[in-house]
Amino acid sequence: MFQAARAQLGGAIIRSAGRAQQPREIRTPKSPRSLSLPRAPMASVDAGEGQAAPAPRATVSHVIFDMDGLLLDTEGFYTEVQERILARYGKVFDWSLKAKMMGKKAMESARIFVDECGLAGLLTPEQFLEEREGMLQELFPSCAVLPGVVRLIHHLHANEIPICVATGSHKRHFALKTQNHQEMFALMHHVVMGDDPEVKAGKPSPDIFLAAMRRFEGNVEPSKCLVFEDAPSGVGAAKNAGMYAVMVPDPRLDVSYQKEADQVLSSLLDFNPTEWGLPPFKE
Ligand SMILES: O=P(O)(O)OC[C@H](O)CO
Ligand SMILES: [Mg+2]
Repeated sequence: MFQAARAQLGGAIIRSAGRAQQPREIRTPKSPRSLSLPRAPMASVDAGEGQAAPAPRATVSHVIFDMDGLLLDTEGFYTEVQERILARYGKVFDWSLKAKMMGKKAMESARIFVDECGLAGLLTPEQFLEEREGMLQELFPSCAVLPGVVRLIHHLHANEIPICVATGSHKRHFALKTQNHQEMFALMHHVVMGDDPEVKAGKPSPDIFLAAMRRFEGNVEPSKCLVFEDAPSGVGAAKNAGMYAVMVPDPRLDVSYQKEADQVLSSLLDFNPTEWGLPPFKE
């Protein structure tokens, strides 16, 4: 099963290749398309007891999580189902197509599937969505939480860092995916989904992350928001919103898709909150 294959591959491929672990230069977030904002704060050196600590990459105050493929191991389900559908047309689903589809709203990714696979005239985007629906509905409730997620969410919540979810997934799928993880999602200040009226266009449009930011209490600026994403379109959306993006990509995704991310990790287990001016883990 695809999910098992991902678990086996884990972060080991990226680690052994040493590509995702290379230090990256931090970039000041771009100004969001719809807002004019001050530049992100410069990194500062925190000297305590005469000892200089490494300067954080940036100091953020709010955290936004993607869901599919970042918090929950659901991307394998989409891949498995799409592989099955495409096999009927004698074609193979590959990771360059996956990279284009992941993170998007359902209809947007359905259109990409039909166009990129040359299925126009054979399958409409609507038929594709209908066909995959039954299979996905059966698979979603069994999804697992990805490594490092529970520790990070509990840590941020315990330290009163406002956290939320911004997922391209729509309400019905969100309910199926989260039905066995309600305790964890209850720690989120709010959740913004792909079928929210404020989300006019899916990722890489900044709509969803700007809507997520506006729903926090107070006047939060994009440069104070850290986004966790697995998808190239999601990282693009975060950068288009003027936010910082930590990418946790599937190891099968080509490294060229990591270019826009401010930091790339093999797993959330490798995340160090102090690099982003957030409270350190206790253990
Ligand atoms: O990765 P998410 O949470 O934005 O979800 C997007 C789609 O539902 C799956 O790619
Ligand atoms: Mg995702």
